[in-house]
Amino acid sequence: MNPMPTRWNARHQRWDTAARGRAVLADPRLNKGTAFTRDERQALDLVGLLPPQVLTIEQQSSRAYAQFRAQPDDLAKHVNLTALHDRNEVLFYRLVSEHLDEMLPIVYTPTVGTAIERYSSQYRKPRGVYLSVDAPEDAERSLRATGLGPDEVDLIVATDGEAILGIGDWGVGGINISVGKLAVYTAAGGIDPARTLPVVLDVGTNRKELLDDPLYLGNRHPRVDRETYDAFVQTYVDTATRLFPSALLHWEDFGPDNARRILARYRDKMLTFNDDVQGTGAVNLAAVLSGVRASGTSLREHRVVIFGAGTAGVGIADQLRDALITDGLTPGEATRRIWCLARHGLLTDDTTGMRDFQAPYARTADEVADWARDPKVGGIALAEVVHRVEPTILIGTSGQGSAFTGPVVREMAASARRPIILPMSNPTPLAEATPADLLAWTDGRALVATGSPFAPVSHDGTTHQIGQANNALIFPGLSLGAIVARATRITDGMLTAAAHAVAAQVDPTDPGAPLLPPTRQLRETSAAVATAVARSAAHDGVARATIGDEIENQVRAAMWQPNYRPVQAI
Ligand SMILES: NC(=O)C1=CN([C@@H]2O[C@H](COP(=O)(O)OP(=O)(O)OC[C@H]3O[C@@H](n4cnc5c(N)ncnc54)[C@H](O)[C@@H]3O)[C@@H](O)[C@H]2O)C=CC1
Ligand SMILES: CC(=O)C(=O)O
Ligand SMILES: [Mg+2]
Repeated sequence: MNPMPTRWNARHQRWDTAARGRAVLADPRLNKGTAFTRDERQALDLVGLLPPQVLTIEQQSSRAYAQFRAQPDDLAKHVNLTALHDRNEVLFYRLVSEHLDEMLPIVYTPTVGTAIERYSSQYRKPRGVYLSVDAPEDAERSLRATGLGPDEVDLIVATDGEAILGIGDWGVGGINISVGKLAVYTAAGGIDPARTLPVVLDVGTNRKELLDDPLYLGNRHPRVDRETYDAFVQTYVDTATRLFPSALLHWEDFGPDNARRILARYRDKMLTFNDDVQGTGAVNLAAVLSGVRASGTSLREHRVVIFGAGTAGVGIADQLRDALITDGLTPGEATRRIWCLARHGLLTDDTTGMRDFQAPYARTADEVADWARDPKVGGIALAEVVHRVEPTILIGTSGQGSAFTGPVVREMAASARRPIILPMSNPTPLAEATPADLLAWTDGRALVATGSPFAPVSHDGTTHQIGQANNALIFPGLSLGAIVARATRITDGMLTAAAHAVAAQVDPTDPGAPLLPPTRQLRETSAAVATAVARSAAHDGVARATIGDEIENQVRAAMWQPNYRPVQAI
C-alpha cells in the first residue's frame, strides 16, 4: 500500500488520494460527507456509503448550526464542534467562520479551559502529536507519523500544559490549548489547517488530582527536573526544525520560568515566539494605545500598574516600556513609569524569590520605605500602590478573579479622568473585575478591555462595547505575516507593528466605542496585522520574500478559505 495515500496538489489546488471508501470519510481533510458530488462518489468508492442526496456546504452548515444550538451547555457545544472538526475540517471552519462571535468562546477561551480540565473524562479522539519526556527518542517517529513532508508545515503550536490560561497545570490535557489556538489561527487568520500541527510536550504534571485519576491519559508522574526538561525541549526543537524547516514554532501556556528561558534561548536562532509573553504584550499595547487616544493624552504622561507580574504581565511591561521610550522617555524613565505586583505585592529590590525577568521593574526599597505593608499579602498591596502611584492605567494578569475591588477602582478614578483598566486574565471567572462593575464604579469614565469576552454594558444612556484584549487579535496575523514574508525571525518591530495595526482598526474616541476591534472582524484585523508584520519583517531585514506594494493582496490571497476542494482519486 502507498504509505502516503493523500497529498495536497498545489498546482491543481486539489487533494490527490489513493484512499477509497470509508478511509475517505474517515479523513477530516478530505471528507465532505453529504456534499461529495456524484462523480466523486463514483471515483472514490463512496456510492452506497452515503445517503443519496447531495447537499451544498451552505445546507450542511445550517444543519450543523442547528445541531450546535441544540446542545444543552457550552461544554456540550465544545464536544459537538470537536466532533465536527474530527469529521469534516472544512465544514467545521465554515461554521466557525460564519459564527465567530458565538463560537470563538466555545473553541477558545473560556470554554476551552473547561475542556482541558475534563480532557481525560471527555476524551473521544486524539488530535495532534503527543511527545513524551519518557521517550524522547520517539519524537522523530511521532512527528513523521503525521505523514507531513518538509515543505508541508507552516506552524506548530506546542504547550507543556503547565500554565493553561489562568487555571494552572493540566498536563496532557494541554493539547487542547494547542488545538484551540490553531482553530483561531485558521478561522481568524486564514492559516491553512492542513499545514499546522498541535503538539503537547508531556513532561508530567504536578496536579495530584490528575496523578490520582485512573482515567488520566498523560504521563503519570510529577514534572521532570530542569535538566531533563531542557534536554527534551531541545529534542523537540531539533526534531521539529529538521523535519519541518520552514515551520514557525509557537509556545503556549508554559510556566513563567520555562516560558522566558525557552524564548531567550531560541528567539534569535529561529522563527519562533511565545504567545503569552509577546502576543499578549502586543495586544495589551494595542489596547493601551487606543485608551490613550480616547483619553486625549500622550502615552508618556501615563503611569502603569501591572497586577500579576508573570509571563504575561512582564511581557506587557516590556512592550509598554519600549513604547514609552519611543514616545520620548529615557529607558530609565520609562521603566520607572511601571509598577509591578506579584503574589506578595509590589516588586521591590528586596523581594525574596524575584525572577530575573521581573527584576528590572522592582522599585528600590528606599523609595517605598514608608508605604503601608499588608500582612495578609506579605508586602505592599494593590490598594496602597494605587493610593501612592495614582495610576492612569491598571492591568490585570494575575489569574485572581475580582482582585480589582470597588474601593481600589474608585481611588484610581479619583485622580484619573479616563482610567484605562484592562482585566486580562482568563477564563472569564478569573477576570480581575467585570466591565459592568468598572463602569459603575467610575461613573462610566473607565476605558475597559478584557481577556475573555464580555457583553456590552449600558451605563447612563451609553452602551459601552467591550473589546477583547486577547492575544487572539495578534497571533493569527503575526504568524500569517511571518509566513507570507517567509520571515526567519519574529522581531520586536514585527510585534510593535502588529499592535499598531490592531489599534488602527478602531476609533475609540466615539462614546462607548470599544478599544479593540470586535471578534466578528477578526479576519479583517488579521489581514491588517499580517500586512503590517510582513512590511516590518522586510524593514528589519528578516523577510526572504520580496515585500512590495502588493503585500496586502498577497496576504489576502494567502488566506485559506473554508471551501471544499476537489478530491481526485489516484
Ligand atoms: N488576555 C490575554 O491575551 C492573556 C491573558 N493571560 C492571563 O493572564 C493570567 C496570568 O497568566 P500567566 O502570566 O501565564 O501566569 P503566571 O503564573 O506566569 O503569572 C501570574 C502572576 O500573577 C501573580 N499573582 C498571583 N497571585 C497574585 C495576587 N494575589 N496578587 C498579585 N499577583 C498575583 C503571580 O505571582 C505571577 O507573577 C492568566 O489568567 C491568563 O489567562 C495570559 C496570556 C494572554
Ligand atoms: C489568551 C492566553 O493566551 C491565555 O490566557 O493564556
Ligand atoms: Mg496562553
